[in-house]
Amino acid sequence: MRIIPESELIINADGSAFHLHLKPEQISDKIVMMGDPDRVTITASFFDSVEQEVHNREFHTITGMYKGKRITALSHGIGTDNIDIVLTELDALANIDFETRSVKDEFKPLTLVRIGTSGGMQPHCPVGSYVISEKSIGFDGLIHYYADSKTVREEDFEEAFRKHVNPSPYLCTPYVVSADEELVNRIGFDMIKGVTISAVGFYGPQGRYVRLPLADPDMNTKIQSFHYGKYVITNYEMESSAVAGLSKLMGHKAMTVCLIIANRVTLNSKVDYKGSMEELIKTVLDRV
Ligand SMILES: O=P(O)(O)O[C@H]1O[C@H](CO)[C@@H](O)[C@H]1O
Ligand SMILES: O=c1cc[nH]c(=O)[nH]1
Repeated sequence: MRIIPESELIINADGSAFHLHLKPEQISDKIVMMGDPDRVTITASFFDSVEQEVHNREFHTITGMYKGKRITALSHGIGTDNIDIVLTELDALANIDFETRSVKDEFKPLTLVRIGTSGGMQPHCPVGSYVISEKSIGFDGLIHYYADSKTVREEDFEEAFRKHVNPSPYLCTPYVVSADEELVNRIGFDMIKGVTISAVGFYGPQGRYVRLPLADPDMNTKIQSFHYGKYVITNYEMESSAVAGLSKLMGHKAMTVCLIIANRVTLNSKVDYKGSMEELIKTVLDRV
C-alpha cells in the first residue's frame, strides 16, 4: 500500500485539503463548479437548506440540499492551473483516506458540472445562448503532465486542428477531450453542443487585441473556419479542457456548459447577465 507523503498531498491541521479547506464529509458526489465565488452564493440561494459553507482564497464552497439531492457548489477561480488543484483535491477528498494517506479500496465516482461564461465564436452562439462543451481543445498543456493522457485524448482531431491552425511551436500542443456523453445528453439535450477552446488567458490567448499586437492576428479566423466532420469551434473559455481531461483520467463524469456573454463574430457583449445565469444554474441543478 502506497502512503502518500505529507509534501505530496498537504492536509491542514484541521484535516482539510490544503487549498479547498474542505474535509471529506463536506462534499457531495454531485458538484457544480464555476469560476466566480459569488456565483456559488447565487447557486446556494436556490438550495432548500445549507449544510456547509467554506471559503479559502478564490475557493468558495457551499453544500446543501436541492429538491432532495445533496449538491456541492464550488468556485474554482480562473484557469486550468486552478482546475489541477480543484480536481486533484476533490478526487482526494472522495478517494483517499486522509488518516492512512492511502487510496481507498472502493472508488467513489463524482459528477462534476462546470457552469461558466464564455465567448461565442460562431453566429449560431449569440450572446445569451447556452453552449455545452461536447469536446474541448486545451491550449493549456495540463493533461500532458499526467501519464496515459493518450487514453483520453482524440489524436485524429488534434492532428486535423494542428494542420489547419498551425500554432506556433512556442505554444503548448493543443489536446482534445470529450465531456461525459451521458451527462451531456441529460443536462444539455436542448442546448447548443459544440467544441470549446480553453485558452490560457482572456486577451491575447483568445485573440483579443487591446494595446499589445498579437503574434498571430489570423488565429481566430483560422479557428472559426475549422471543421472536423460535423464539428466546428463554438466558443472560448478557460477551464473546460482540464475539467473534462482530468475527470476522464480519474474516472469521474464531467462536462461544462457556458452562458455566452460576448460574441467574437458580431463583436457584441453583455455584462448584465445575472438573469440568464440564474436560469442556467437552476436548469443544471434540476438535471444533475
Ligand atoms: O465565468 P467563469 O466560470 O469564470 O468562466 C469564464 O470566465 C473567466 C474569464 O472571464 C474564465 O474563468 C472563463 O472560463
Ligand atoms: O470571451 C470570453 C467570455 C468569457 N470568458 C472567456 O474566457 N472568454
